[in-house]
Amino acid sequence: MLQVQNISFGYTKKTILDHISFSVAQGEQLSIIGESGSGKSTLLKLLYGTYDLPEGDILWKDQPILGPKYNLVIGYDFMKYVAQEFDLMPFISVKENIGKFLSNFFPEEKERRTTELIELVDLVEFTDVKVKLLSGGQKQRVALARAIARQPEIILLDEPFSHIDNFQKQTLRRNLFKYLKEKNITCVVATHDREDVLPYADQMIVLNDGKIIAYDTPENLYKQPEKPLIASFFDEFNTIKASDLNLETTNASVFVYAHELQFTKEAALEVEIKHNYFRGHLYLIEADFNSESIFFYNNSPLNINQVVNLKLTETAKKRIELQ
Ligand SMILES: Nc1ncnc2c1ncn2[C@@H]1O[C@H](COP(=O)(O)OP(=O)(O)OP(=O)(O)O)[C@@H](O)[C@H]1O
Repeated sequence: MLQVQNISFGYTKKTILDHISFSVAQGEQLSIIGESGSGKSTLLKLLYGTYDLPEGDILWKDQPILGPKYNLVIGYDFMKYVAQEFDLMPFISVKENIGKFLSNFFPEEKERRTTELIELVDLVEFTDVKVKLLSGGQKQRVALARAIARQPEIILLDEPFSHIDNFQKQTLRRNLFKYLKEKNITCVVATHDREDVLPYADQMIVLNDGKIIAYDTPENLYKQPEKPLIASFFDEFNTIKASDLNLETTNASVFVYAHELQFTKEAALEVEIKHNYFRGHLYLIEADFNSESIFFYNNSPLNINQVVNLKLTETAKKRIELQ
């Protein structure tokens, strides 16, 4: 288990991380989300032992993770870290980069393992290409494959698919996360992408102003986002007064995802259509409600300035009244 106990850190006098604690069990995946600059990468670097900790402890199975003051070489054999800048060897091939840290004593095993990893990240046609000739997304794939080559006990991933196009991202993400689960590799992922989190993370933490403002399963946080920052990570959302929705809740206002509003003929939220945004399978509609924007989805565009009534779906009502 990874245990992070009350750690604080700043590059200068300014605190970047302020008394952070969490734990990740063996084989579990934890996602770290938060606005740009909230300290996600810094936290991953601390987990890796890149810096000395002025306060708090990080332990992997009772072994303290220590910084450069205590370690000549940063990092540990049981842990791999894929940073936003991947540190590859440009003048050797994809295959050589991935196999670099695999033992030469077992050439057949090395060959089998390298081939398996190249297939996992879908780079078969680039096997013998020098890394300097690859695109950013292809380099990111090599970095991911290299990180899991020697099967670490724990892997730290910083925006692991940021350079990979949508077309290939879904498959790679599924393959990689499935692989980590099968091999019981603990994984900590810093990300801006909800698709990395919702289907795969066992737990997630939300960083804001150096502190953890939420720590729970993605499902619980999705259903009960207590802050706009959390709701906005998951989807387009609205903040609406509970009284405007006739809701039985003690909260003065509630977060309603755009897909949770539907048309009604009854007197309800009366809104005036302002914009239609094509979103593929649906249109996101921006309307005006009491001089504020409100967002909902519809399967066709609506006439500008048309007035319609909206209400909550029954599922949304239940979700919100449980809060
Ligand atoms: N080496 C450094 N020296 C000084 N300040 C730094 C250093 N690295 C990061 N910072 C500062 O620390 C804060 C947190 O940065 P960090 O990169 O951890 O954020 P992040 O949440 O990962 O951001 P992003 O989502 O944009 O990658 C920022 O204010 C950043 O400017």
